[in-house]
Amino acid sequence: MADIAVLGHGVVGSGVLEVLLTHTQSITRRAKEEIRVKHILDLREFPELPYAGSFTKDFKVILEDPEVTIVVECMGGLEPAYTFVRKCLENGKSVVTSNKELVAAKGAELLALAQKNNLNFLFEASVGGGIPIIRPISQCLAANEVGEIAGILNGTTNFILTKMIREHMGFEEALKLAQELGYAERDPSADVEGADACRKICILASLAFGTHVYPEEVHTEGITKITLEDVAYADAWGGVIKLIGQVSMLENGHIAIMVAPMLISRESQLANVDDVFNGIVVRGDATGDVMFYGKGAGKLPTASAVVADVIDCVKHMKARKYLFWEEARPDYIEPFESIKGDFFLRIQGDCSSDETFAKAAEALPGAARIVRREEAKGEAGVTVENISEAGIRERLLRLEESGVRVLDRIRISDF
Ligand SMILES: NC(=O)C1=CN([C@@H]2O[C@H](COP(=O)(O)OP(=O)(O)OC[C@H]3O[C@@H](n4cnc5c(N)ncnc54)[C@H](OP(=O)(O)O)[C@@H]3O)[C@@H](O)[C@H]2O)C=CC1
Ligand SMILES: N[C@@H](CC=O)C(=O)O
Repeated sequence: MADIAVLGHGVVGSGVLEVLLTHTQSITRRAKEEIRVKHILDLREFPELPYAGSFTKDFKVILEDPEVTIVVECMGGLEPAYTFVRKCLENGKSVVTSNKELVAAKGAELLALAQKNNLNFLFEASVGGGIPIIRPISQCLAANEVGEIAGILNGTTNFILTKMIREHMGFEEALKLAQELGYAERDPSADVEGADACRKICILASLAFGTHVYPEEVHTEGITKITLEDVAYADAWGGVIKLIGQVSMLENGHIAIMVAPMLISRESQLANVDDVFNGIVVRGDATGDVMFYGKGAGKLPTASAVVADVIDCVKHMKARKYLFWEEARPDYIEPFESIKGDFFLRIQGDCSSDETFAKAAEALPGAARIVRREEAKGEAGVTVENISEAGIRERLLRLEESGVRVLDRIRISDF
């Protein structure tokens, strides 16, 4: 019998209990041992539940119970999750977590602590909800040099964008629905402003390239400024707008990493990833592109990944699973200003659309026009290729001096 404890009985924590209770036989067979949830920590009480007697409000009960060998952290946030997880690892208990904020902020430290104490610290659910991605990168693709990763990493924003585009639903209404469905973070600004996707691309970058990447160092934009006009231009260009987290290893040994809404060509595998689904493309030198797709948020998909980690922990009670990366190092992240890319611009002048475009073509050599039927007066959609962030900023200042306003600027993904 393996005794475990669950910290947090919210969307994910209650899903973990549901999966363990509804799949008991098959899980026991796979873990080669019965898994019993001995304690559940939560601030609330749940008298109506059949396992109501397992709840506690005192973390010490769990920490000081020698029978509990695995602790599942599903509370979210940095504190007290970090303190509790550290204490568990210091006291001989392996930890499974779905908390990407914790892994992105403290992953290197907690992995080192787990290694020192010959314990496991697993976090499959922290990226992509129910999609297997941590294990595939660290194990199945281990023979590759991974060069790039790009993905739709946030279910809430993908759900919102899909609802806005397909059903013309307003932003606030779509967000409310995502919250009701249990997709959004407790503070949903982490979803819509890109912080959640940033934490996830940091975890993938740390895992794939072996060095911790802190979210604060990563250029991050959310979807709050995306308008239906941008969506219409993306459609005329031949694609869709998605919130993308991407990282690539450069020849100088730095990584180029960012989170931003991007235009994705309809030809791309990522273009058809809609709703709460996530899609992640990993570019390996031996495999080429490998695509991972599935539900990126929600109770049962996420619980599925958490419980799989618990089973792995039970099976490797006396052996560590190999997951590790080094602490961050200076000058590892390429300055955002020098990262080159292609851009879509929506611009407007106090003149005809043709004249507006002519001014853009002068300020931005190589600019191409997106032809769209219902263009507003004086407005034009333009694409520009292979220019650095610093370069485009400078040229757009010049364009604005000629009386043309830049309404929107969105990157174009090459995935
Ligand atoms: N929801 C999803 O689809 C996914 C979530 N995740 C991650 O999983 C984690 C949990 O998410 P989710 O289940 O949605 O969050 P919820 O807010 O639904 O659940 C968190 C639970 O933990 C409890 N809790 C918080 N702090 C404490 C504390 N100090 N002591 C005891 N209990 C506490 C909360 O109680 P109370 O409500 O009373 O405050 C709540 O019941 C987060 O890190 C999230 O980012 C990862 C993948 C997908
Ligand atoms: N809020 C997150 C939950 C899963 O990680 C999301 O919407 O993707």
